[in-house]
Amino acid sequence: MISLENIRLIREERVILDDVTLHMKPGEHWVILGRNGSGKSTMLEMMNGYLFPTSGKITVLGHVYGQVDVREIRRSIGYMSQSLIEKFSLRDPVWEIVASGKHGFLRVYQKLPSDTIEQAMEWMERLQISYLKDQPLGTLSQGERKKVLLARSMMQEPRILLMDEPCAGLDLYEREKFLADIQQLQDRDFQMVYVTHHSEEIIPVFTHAALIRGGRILAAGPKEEILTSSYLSEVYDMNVTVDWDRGRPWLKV
Ligand SMILES: Nc1ncnc2c1ncn2[C@@H]1O[C@H](COP(=O)(O)OP(=O)(O)OP(=O)(O)O)[C@@H](O)[C@H]1O
Repeated sequence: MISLENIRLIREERVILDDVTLHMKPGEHWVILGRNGSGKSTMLEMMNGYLFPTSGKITVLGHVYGQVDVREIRRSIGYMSQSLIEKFSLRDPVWEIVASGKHGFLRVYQKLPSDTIEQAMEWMERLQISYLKDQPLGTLSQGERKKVLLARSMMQEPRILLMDEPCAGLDLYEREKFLADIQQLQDRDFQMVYVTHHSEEIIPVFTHAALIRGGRILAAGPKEEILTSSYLSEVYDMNVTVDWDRGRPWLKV
C-alpha cells in the first residue's frame, strides 16, 4: 500500500534521507523507529505528499506521487501530529474538531449534516471521550487531545493512518490508555504507520519495524527480526538489551 523506492532528499545542501527503500504491504502495520533528527517525520511527510523527494519513487495506494493529484490520495490518509493540533482554535469544542475531520477542514463554518455529527459522537464514545464533547480544546490534557486527534482522523475512514510520535508528552497512564486504543483499531481494514523513538511503544498490533539512522534505513522487516539487541544498539548508538514481554520489546540500557 505504501512503497518508497530509493528515496533521497536534500534540503539546504544537507542529505536528510538517502537510499530509503521500504515496501509496506496491505495487512502490515509498521513502526518507524530512530533517534531524534534521524528523518522519521520527514518520511511520514513524504508518505502524505507534503514533501517531494529529490529523487526516488513514492507509491501510495497504487498511485505514484508526481503523477496524481496528491490531495485526492490524502483524503484516504489520516495524519496525527503535534503540528496539526497547533492549527486548531483552542476555543472550539471537541465535538466540532472531531466532526471537522470528515472532510479534513480545520474549522466548521456551516451546519454539519446530522450523520456526520452522529459519526463524531460514535467515535468519541468508542474512544471514551464523550464526556469532553462540549469542552473547548484548550482546556484538555495532552492525553485527551491525542484522543481527539485520533477520533478526528478516524472520521474520514482512512485507508492509511500515519502517526507521528502520538505518545510524546503523555504520562505512563495516558500513554498506555492511548496505546490500548490503537491496539483496538486492528480489526479495521487499514494500514497504520507509527513513528517513535521509544521502542516500548511498539505494541502487538504492529507487525513490522523499520530502523532509521542518519537518514538511512538500518534494517526493516517483521518486527521480531528487526527489534534485536544488536540492531537497537546500533540505532540508539549505545549498548542495549531487549526483553520481550507480552508481545512488547523493553529495553535495558
Ligand atoms: N527545512 C529543512 N532544512 C534543513 N534541514 C531540515 C529541514 N527540515 C528538517 N531538517 C533536518 O532533517 C533531519 C530530520 O528531521 P526529522 O524531523 O525528519 O527527524 P525526526 O527523526 O522526526 O526527529 P525527532 O524524533 O526529533 O522528531 C533533522 O536533522 C532536521 O534538522
